[in-house]
Amino acid sequence: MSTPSQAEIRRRIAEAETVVVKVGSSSLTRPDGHLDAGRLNALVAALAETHRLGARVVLVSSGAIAAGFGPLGFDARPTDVATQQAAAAVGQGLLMAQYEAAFARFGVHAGQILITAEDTIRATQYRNVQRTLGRLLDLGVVPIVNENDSLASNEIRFGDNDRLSALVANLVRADALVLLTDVDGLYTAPPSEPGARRIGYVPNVVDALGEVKVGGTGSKVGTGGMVTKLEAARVAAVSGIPAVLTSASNAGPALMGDPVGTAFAPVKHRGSTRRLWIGFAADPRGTIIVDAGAARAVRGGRASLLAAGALEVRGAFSAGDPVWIDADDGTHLARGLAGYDSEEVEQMLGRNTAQLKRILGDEYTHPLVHRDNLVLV
Ligand SMILES: Nc1ncnc2c1ncn2[C@@H]1O[C@H](COP(=O)(O)OP(=O)(O)O)[C@@H](O)[C@H]1O
Ligand SMILES: N[C@@H](CCC(=O)OP(=O)(O)O)C(=O)O
Repeated sequence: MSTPSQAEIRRRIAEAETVVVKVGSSSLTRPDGHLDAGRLNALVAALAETHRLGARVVLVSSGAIAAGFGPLGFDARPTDVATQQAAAAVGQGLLMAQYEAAFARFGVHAGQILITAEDTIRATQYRNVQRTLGRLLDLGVVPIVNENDSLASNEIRFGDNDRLSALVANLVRADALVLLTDVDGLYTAPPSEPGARRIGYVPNVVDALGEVKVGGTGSKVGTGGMVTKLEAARVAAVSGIPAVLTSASNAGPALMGDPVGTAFAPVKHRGSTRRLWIGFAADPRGTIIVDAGAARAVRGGRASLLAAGALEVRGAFSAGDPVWIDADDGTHLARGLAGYDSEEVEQMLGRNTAQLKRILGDEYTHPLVHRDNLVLV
């Protein structure tokens, strides 16, 4: 794929028929844990204008925890998971109430979608989210997506909405991703460092990852900092989706294709959305180590992983969880969704289909990882 110019990328963003916009906690709330109505309303005005011009708009909004701790009487973002989950339960309602009121001024409905990684990794749930988002967009609604913080279990959660937004962009087959934060773009180093310069255009985010010095969050309410935003830009880029990263106050110009913030070019054409989800949505819970024959078959890209080629299982996982498929020298070959629980895989290792049928029964004759649920790394 030849490298497009920055002007071309900005034009694609301006002309996007479907756009996913992600906004961070620090752009919606004050440090004291209350919503900043002025900034929220300004963001909604920019989104409503894009909607008026005919685009399908999905908003991925953080801020549930940040908007919930102030009203609950805490003076800082709680650090323990249970209190964060409680704060999110309060804050998410407050956040949606503000969004609904703000969008109503433009005659637009907002619809809440709360996602957990656990739900959406399974094929049926994934399609369910995809269908609901599609229908909302068909109805002219602006879906407002967040992680279901109050219910998400700590081991398997997105944790930051940057990565979630890139996956949602993929899910709705967006034409552009806009990441809004509290800094006006990607800098060569954390902006507090002397000499840090804003980068206007990143033609290849994979190359840029090695050249930029990134730090964690600069605010008391944000989570991932620039690391997770670059990861989101990378996921978008490998999904064929151009992205722009800028401050929330630049939302309008960014959506219009003005040269604000940092634009990222896609590095690939669009691929299968569900496979990408398997590849990025959740961290693997365990590993299946395979022999050389199975490694060759998996690398070939069209084979399922059969028990006969599996040597060892590590970690504890359930059927449907993401797992690594590793060669016996430890190199990662693929990620996939396990067809069986780890204890079951243990019993199945090295056995061919006839043996599995005879020893364990018919229900153990399926692949450990089906090829539709497997993505090479
Ligand atoms: N190279 C960099 N360029 C720009 N910002 C950076 C960089 N490294 C670290 N940062 C920090 O990342 C912060 C944005 O991340 P975060 O606070 O998680 O925002 P949000 O709440 O919007 O997700 C910025 O305020 C900035 O301090
Ligand atoms: N889902 C969490 C936000 C997690 C998150 O990514 O926050 P941020 O770094 O501000 O985008 C919430 O709504 O509080």
